[in-house]
Amino acid sequence: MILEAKDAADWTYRGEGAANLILSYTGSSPRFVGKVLRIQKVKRNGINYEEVSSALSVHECLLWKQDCDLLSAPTREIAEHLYVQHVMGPLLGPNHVDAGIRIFVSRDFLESVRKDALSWRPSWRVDDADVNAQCDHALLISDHSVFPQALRDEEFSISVEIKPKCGFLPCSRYILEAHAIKRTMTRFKLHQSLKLQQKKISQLSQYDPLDIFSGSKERILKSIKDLFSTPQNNFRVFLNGSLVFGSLGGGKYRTNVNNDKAFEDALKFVIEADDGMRTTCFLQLVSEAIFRSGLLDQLLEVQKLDVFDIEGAIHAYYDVVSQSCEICRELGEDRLSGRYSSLHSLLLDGSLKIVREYLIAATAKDLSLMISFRTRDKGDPRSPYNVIFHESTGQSFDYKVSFIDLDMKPLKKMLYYYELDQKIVCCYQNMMKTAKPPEISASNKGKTSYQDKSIVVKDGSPTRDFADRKVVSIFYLCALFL
Ligand SMILES: O=P(O)(O)O[C@@H]1[C@@H](OP(=O)(O)O)[C@H](OP(=O)(O)O)[C@H](O)[C@H](OP(=O)(O)O)[C@H]1OP(=O)(O)O
Ligand SMILES: Nc1ncnc2c1ncn2[C@@H]1O[C@H](COP(=O)(O)OP(=O)(O)OP(=O)(O)O)[C@@H](O)[C@H]1O
Ligand SMILES: [Zn+2]
Repeated sequence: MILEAKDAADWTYRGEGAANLILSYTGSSPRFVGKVLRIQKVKRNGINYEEVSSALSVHECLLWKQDCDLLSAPTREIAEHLYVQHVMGPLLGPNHVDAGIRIFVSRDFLESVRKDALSWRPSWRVDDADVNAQCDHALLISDHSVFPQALRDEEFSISVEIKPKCGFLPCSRYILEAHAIKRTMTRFKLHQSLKLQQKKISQLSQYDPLDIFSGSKERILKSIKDLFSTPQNNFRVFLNGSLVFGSLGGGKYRTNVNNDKAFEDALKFVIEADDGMRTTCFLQLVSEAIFRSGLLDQLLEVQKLDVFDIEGAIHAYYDVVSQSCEICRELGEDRLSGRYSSLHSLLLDGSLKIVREYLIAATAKDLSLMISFRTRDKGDPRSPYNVIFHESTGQSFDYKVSFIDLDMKPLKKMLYYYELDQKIVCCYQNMMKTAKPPEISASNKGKTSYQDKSIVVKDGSPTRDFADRKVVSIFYLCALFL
């Protein structure tokens, strides 16, 4: 079985990330109904960390040797496919992970879908990468935004896609004092400054990953509301597989698809509430499902395999690839007696474990969840899914949760991770240096808060809340001027 040019008309653009383009099936072949096709892209600037069609590197083989199946894979793509099944599946729960199946695609098929997708793709994604027409296969995966078997003829399913990013603050002793901000502010929030400076986003996100991972009902609901206000590439909603909120392909700006009235109208098909109340009810439903499923607790455990932070793991990386440590050299540290000597004196297996777990955690920090809901009627048969009762509307819903985008991160990317980390902290700190704190009026001196009660001051120094706000206002100003 191979998909040919004549099949291309049945596949339409669904979305994309940095590395893959997703097509959904619009034809009638039972083999493909309810499926999406994930096809590889290739960077235009030539920086593709995975050398297409080559096998794992010697050092990657060392890294993944305990997952024997991966080593037997003749190509990198097959190893990556096995990684999803055999490494990420057991960690996140096989019921929530679908590695898909590999199918062959002809070059003409890829050329044809490439052309058709062009008008749908965000232009910055087009500039960044193109469909890899050299690749002879693609992944056929269940479309997680819909349910495989309909309960009724006219069935509506609504699904939400959330990219939660890293949900904990690192506490590795290898984090330099100069980077202490990493211990108090999430990577996501810090990264927002750099993204704004690089014009990758038009405003700062209100979302804080610590809320969604908190395990508290109230904070989870807050995080969903924040994602709804500033969705970026972290929040999308699909009605029967079609986007009704957020942007396809990770757009930079809130697009007109995010018309709140249009969204409220789209929800009519699933949420039985008065006009103006449906969005609120839907956001409650999503946060309730996240709270109940407990899946974010499991995800957090996997993310926390990153114990040493990139500032520690990078030293283990140099030992894995048997190169002298550039970082120790730059920092003027002696490899065997300096600050990082405990890492550099590990046996190879110890270094491999650190890097291996760092990369698994990197996958877990970048994946997305898709939560799909459909309404249940009283007469519907017993559900094979979890059922949730929504109190405000009195409706019952089937819901299912899947993880998507569980790609293996290439070993070579460790250097990039280190550089990006430095850049993020540096950008944030530069912004803070140029920001002027608001003046405290004489009458307020010595008191415990500024006039704005929400900005708390302890021991005369502004707390994190204040720092956040300062950066938010500076960036809003910058964004306005740019
Ligand atoms: O480094 P990050 O946190 O910016 O994550 C990258 C993502 O950026 P974002 O979530 O927008 O911040 C980035 O997403 P976008 O392209 O920004 O949508 C990719 O997911 C990238 O992974 P890969 O290169 O495709 O394997 C991601 O790279 P990894 O760090 O997961 O390797
Ligand atoms: N199995 C699926 N079912 C439904 N929609 C999907 C599925 N897989 C991907 N998508 C949609 O396609 C988009 C891009 O897919 P994916 O995240 O796999 O791309 P990627 O290039 O690997 O992403 P990243 O930028 O994180 O590397 C997703 O954001 C999602 O909207
Ligand atoms: Zn070192």
